[in-house]
Amino acid sequence: MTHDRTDEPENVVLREVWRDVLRRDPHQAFFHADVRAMLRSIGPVLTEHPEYTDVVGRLCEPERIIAFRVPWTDDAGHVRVNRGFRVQFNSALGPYKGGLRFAPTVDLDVLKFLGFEQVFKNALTGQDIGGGKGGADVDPKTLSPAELMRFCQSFATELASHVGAAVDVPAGDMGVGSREVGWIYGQYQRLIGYHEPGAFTGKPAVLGGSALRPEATGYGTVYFTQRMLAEQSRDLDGARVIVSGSGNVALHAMDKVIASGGTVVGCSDSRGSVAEPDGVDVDLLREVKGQGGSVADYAGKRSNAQTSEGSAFTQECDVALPCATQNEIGPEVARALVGNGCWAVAEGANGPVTPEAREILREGGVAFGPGKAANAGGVGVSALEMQQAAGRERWSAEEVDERLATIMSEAYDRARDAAERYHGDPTDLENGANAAGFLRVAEAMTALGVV
Ligand SMILES: NC(=O)C1=CN([C@@H]2O[C@H](COP(=O)(O)OP(=O)(O)OC[C@H]3O[C@@H](n4cnc5c(N)ncnc54)[C@H](O)[C@@H]3O)[C@@H](O)[C@H]2O)C=CC1
Ligand SMILES: O=C(O)CCC(=O)C(=O)O
Repeated sequence: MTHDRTDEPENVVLREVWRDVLRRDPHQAFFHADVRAMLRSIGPVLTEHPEYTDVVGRLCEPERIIAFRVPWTDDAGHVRVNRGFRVQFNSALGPYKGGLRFAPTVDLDVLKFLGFEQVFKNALTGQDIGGGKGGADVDPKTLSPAELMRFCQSFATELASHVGAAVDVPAGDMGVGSREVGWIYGQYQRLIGYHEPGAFTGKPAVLGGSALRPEATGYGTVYFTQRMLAEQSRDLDGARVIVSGSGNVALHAMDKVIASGGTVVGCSDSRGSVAEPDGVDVDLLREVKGQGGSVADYAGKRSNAQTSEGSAFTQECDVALPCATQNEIGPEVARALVGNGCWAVAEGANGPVTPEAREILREGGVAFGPGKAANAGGVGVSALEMQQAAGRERWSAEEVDERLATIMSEAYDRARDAAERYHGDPTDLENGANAAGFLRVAEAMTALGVV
């Protein structure tokens, strides 16, 4: 994406920050788009709080970027090498916190974008956690379980000296589930020589993983969506919902949609999408995906499911929950959603709706839940896992679910209140989430002095 001069912030300081960001890393389009959206949202906040102006430049520069070689041996005995990263973006509110992504598309641009999102998302949860993100440019789907364990161990060997319960607490993200977190944690524990369960979250339950952490992002996205729909005097009961992706976030969002009376009429994976107006059988989809199959393999077992290579979001729906990856909804798909009468879009994934598409949804009157608020349930429950580790406690699924619902409701309130206060429109949750997240981080950074 290129940016012309008309795209520059009016505020002189913000304009200088923006130019610095473009100059320092001219090729980081994902990061640029996210910074630009944040700078657009915080102009009115700085009018009320000029004392926070000087934190903006520091906020856009990660505190630390760690890049490292990940050597490992494949099953045929060949030595392979990947690149690993941890972007420790901001620790003003607490230890860096954020997931690890294993995907071929991982690079510094993607991780800086995700780390920047994480800083404000984590602030919106109301918990005392900073923001970071990491990962490696590996496609875990092409590795055998034995290869993936060796990969995780090699990755953890380098990561180990940079993380810890009070320093940086990674979790899973795309391509990294509780199994991989367990392997990374296992190698970490071996290296440090003692138990420190608070150093990673999203661990398997037997290692101290919180109840409901796997479900939390998907469930939380649905709780957030319910608040958005309530503003329109609507709810999920009877609603037709498309959920893209069929991984951790998507499958749990589907479960919660169905439990709320909605019908999941479409899903997808990286290989294609499925339309099924009678309703996706999520248990069957989970089983097929668990065996390494695709959504097309799932559709082959159903009588009324149509497959396509295009987007899942071009058929009729009331609610769209993009839960796969960044940039899955561009202008064309956004126009299809508006044209099909969609009421609301909430981002279960990070950055699935492009800036141009967000504008089209806004003009089309479609309610929009930005990822940094709508998918904050995962990291919210990760912070609960940190609390459980620190107190050597185990909370029940019911207790965690109640706290998750509160976290999502409070994140919604923070975004809505800031939207109303700084942008004069309580439904402008994108600007509201950015403004509310910024305020909390800026207050902490100011209190810490220039560090
Ligand atoms: N796991 C978590 O707790 C959290 C995840 N997220 C975000 O949610 C999204 C999904 O993450 P997970 O479910 O954990 O990952 P996952 O690896 O479990 O699943 C990702 C799914 O997306 C599909 N996919 C990938 N590229 C696609 C494309 N271009 N079109 C359609 N489908 C595609 C994959 O086939 C897979 O089904 C990511 O953006 C992640 O950053 C956000 C907050 C927390
Ligand atoms: O649970 C966490 O620490 C991080 C979750 C995550 O990666 C995200 O919110 O995007």
